[in-house]
Amino acid sequence: YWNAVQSIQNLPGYRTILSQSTVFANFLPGASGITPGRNHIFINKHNAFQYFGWDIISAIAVFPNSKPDLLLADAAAIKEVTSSRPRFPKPVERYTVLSFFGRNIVASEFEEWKKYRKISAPAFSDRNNKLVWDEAVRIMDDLFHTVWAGKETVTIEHCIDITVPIALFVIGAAGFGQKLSWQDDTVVPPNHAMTFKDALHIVTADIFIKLVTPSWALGLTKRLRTVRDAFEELQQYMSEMIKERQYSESKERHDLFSSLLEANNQDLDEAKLTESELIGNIFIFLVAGHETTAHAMCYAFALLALYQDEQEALYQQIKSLIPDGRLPTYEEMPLLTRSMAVLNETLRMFPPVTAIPKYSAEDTVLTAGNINEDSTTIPVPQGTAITISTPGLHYNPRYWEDPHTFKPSRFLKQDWPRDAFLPFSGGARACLGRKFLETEGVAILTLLVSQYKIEVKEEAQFAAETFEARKTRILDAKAGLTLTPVHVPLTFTRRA
Ligand code: HEM
Repeated sequence: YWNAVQSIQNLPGYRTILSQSTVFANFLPGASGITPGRNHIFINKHNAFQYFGWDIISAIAVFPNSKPDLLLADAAAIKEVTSSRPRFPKPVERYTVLSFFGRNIVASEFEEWKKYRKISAPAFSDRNNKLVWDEAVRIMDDLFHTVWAGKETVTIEHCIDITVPIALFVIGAAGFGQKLSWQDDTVVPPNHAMTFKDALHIVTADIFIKLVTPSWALGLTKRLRTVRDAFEELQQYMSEMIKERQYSESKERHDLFSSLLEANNQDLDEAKLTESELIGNIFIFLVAGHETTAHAMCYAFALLALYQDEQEALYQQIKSLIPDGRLPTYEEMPLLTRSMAVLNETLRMFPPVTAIPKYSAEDTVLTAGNINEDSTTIPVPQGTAITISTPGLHYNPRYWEDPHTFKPSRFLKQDWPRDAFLPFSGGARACLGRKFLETEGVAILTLLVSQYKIEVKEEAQFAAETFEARKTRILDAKAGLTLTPVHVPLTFTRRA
């Protein structure tokens, strides 16, 4: 322990008995000297950095080992880490559980990762983005005209009850090339026990169960068997899609799956992906992109419900650009600057991925600053764990004025601090789905706000609550696979 403390020259930070890297610690609330506590990175945001005096702080524990972990909220240090991939690689051993469908881009590093990135990147093309837009618009319009048809007001008990299916339908169409709809489709194809939609839904909703349950235990209860069956079904569907697409080359498809297969077929060098790798990668797009998107959109709706003036400003821009109420086109997306600003401000305040792990592959140094504009150079021994704290960076007052306030207009300025905004990570390993999400998010927000006014559901027991109390209640977040909204009851009222 003392060696660990000395190895980083006693850089201030958490000194605890239990490391946050243990599963157990993630169930405990923070207790000084015991453990930083579950979700501490989001709960503390920049406060811990302020308290310990630097925008890089350390966490050293006694159990299970004393390896130092450096937490980063310094934009320059983070840029150095994300742009020097060989010096600061990803600790992929933490992601092996995500490889059950096959090796993939998220759970790999070095040459293997390069191979997957090369084949995957072209799938996230402009043509795919256009498909994302068209499908997101279709799904929202369909929601208004079928599920919400004839209703002036719709109340949803928890906002993710609509953002989860919306995100699922978009990835179903633009990711897998399978159009899904709000209607129940009950036709199960031959050789299958459930529809593609149900398999996709169960797999995304219950992935956590699959990750923590050993395979022998998956037969023990009905619920576990359903989860096991859904994973098997999805794998079989994906396998069939590969075969089907091999024989339908003439069709112009721009979903991610088709493009991945096409890139793989065209890649002339020997490093083609096997079927298992293809399925592993397309599945990881689903894991990386589904919950992150559903939760981000839920926070966006919640923030607009709380900040009515911001919602009105957004509505006015949409109305001025698309006055006749027709559906906006993909080509109009760059004009919808307020929708984009609301999305960015949501991702700044509620980054779905709160911790991005790296480690130091060599003995090196990092420089940390602080609010007084002092700086200190920290030794970083080989093997040191590094955690980029997106909330630490996004709430750092060195980069963001009034960081706790929802102010989308900060993203309307030309010179907003790009290096201090990292919801999608950065450098060579940055999120491949960023444009996918931006396109989908702008389409969803624009459609919804153009036709409905979003408000917090009025409830008698909260009639006397202050704005601050309401904000705390509605924006409450817990740790999950990604940052998770706890309970967001909303009302949607049709605009005249
Ligand atoms: C709000 C939405 C999203 C957020 C906040 C987000 C965030 C991130 C972050 C932080 C990483 C880096 C993870 C790490 O280094 O451990 C990442 C990687 C990735 N994301 Fe996203 N993502 C989002 C949506 C999507 C979508 C919609 C897709 C695909 C459809 C996607 C596909 C990927 C892929 C393939 C990677 C791995 C890139 C690599 O390792 O080379 N993401 N994302």
